[in-house]
Amino acid sequence: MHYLGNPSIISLNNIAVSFDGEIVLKDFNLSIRDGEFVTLLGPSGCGKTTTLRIIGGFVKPDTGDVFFNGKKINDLPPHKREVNTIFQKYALFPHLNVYDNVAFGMRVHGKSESQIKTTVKEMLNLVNLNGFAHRNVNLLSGGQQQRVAIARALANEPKVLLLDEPLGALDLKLRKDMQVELKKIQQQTGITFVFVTHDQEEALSMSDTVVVMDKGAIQQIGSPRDIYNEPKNAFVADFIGESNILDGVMHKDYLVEFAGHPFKCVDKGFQPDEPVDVVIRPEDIDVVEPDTGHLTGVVTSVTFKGVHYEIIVDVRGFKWMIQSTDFQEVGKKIGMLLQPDDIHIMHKSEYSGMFGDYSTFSDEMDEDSQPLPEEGEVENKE
Ligand SMILES: Nc1ncnc2c1ncn2[C@@H]1O[C@H](COP(=O)(O)OP(=O)(O)OP(=O)(O)O)[C@@H](O)[C@H]1O
Repeated sequence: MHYLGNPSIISLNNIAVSFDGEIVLKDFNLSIRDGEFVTLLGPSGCGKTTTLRIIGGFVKPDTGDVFFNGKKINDLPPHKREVNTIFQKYALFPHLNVYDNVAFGMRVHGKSESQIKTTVKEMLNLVNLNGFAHRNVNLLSGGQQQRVAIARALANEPKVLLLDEPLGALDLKLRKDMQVELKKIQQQTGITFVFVTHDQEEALSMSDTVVVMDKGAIQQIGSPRDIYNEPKNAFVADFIGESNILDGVMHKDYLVEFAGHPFKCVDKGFQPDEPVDVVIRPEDIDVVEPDTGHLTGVVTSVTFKGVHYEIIVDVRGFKWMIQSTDFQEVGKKIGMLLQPDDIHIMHKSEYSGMFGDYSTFSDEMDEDSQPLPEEGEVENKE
């Protein structure tokens, strides 16, 4: 966490942008530290590229300010910003070889040929393309072309690198390799990376900080771990990883009711009997013998996913998803056990109830529902 004590290099303060009367960004506040790897993550059209273009100086916000190292740069043209962009399409110069592509920016800036030679060598080394200097870029693979684009951008010594879905055109295996390499390059150079993707796995595996966006607004900013473990609302919970999202009622601190049962949880600070969204990750549910856990249901489907099975369990009409390394037969009755710290409680938001049929169990409690216990009575089984 090298960047944590560093000052902010970019701040976007109260940014709003509309195109043709349509709001694209609103109430947008983001502070990025020098040396941080920040990822803007969200569905198509949520405003990620527009945010990059504001930082790069290609879009002028309707309201709000952009700061670079504490200085307001609203009116600074793109070429005067110490920022470089890498796009999904590498945009290399097809008539130039690898060396001349990487050297291009330095030549424009009037660097000496000996200086250029040293830097090109250094950059090709950094992106693992030693020995490729004199190759024609058209003869390189997609992954190699993207490495050249990265080397070319870094050769200009930007303070900040903006990466707009740079791995989007690569196949899955190459994409995974490049994720590791890009992260390594960022750590070696210490350059601030602002990375755009709609792939949540990519965001979680590469970033120091993830900014989850939807409909032009930031839904949550946090470390990958925080975003995954403590999603702020149902949108984030649904967008990041798989989730079971249920309606619940937070009766008091550390006591929530959902699926017709009271559960101990680790959350507090809600209003008494506040309606909440309850999020439970599929991998956090323990499978136990029927009628020995908190809930019992029937397995309706099992899908092999490589490292685990994805198991759908019907509990009185609600389809739970469980991820487990143990196979279960379709039609079998199984029990489910939930630990207090695997139950994540969040305030209701505009996203509540939008993802699937997560109807309240409390409304349809049946004979095996437990009554709400007295103080100290709730015990999530260990
Ligand atoms: N120059 C423009 N003129 C008009 N509308 C625009 C312009 N640029 C972006 N938009 C609109 O703004 C919205 C946000 O676009 P943006 O490219 O920032 O989203 P995104 O999150 O990067 O999406 P994607 O992942 O598909 O690239 C979209 O509805 C897009 O059509």
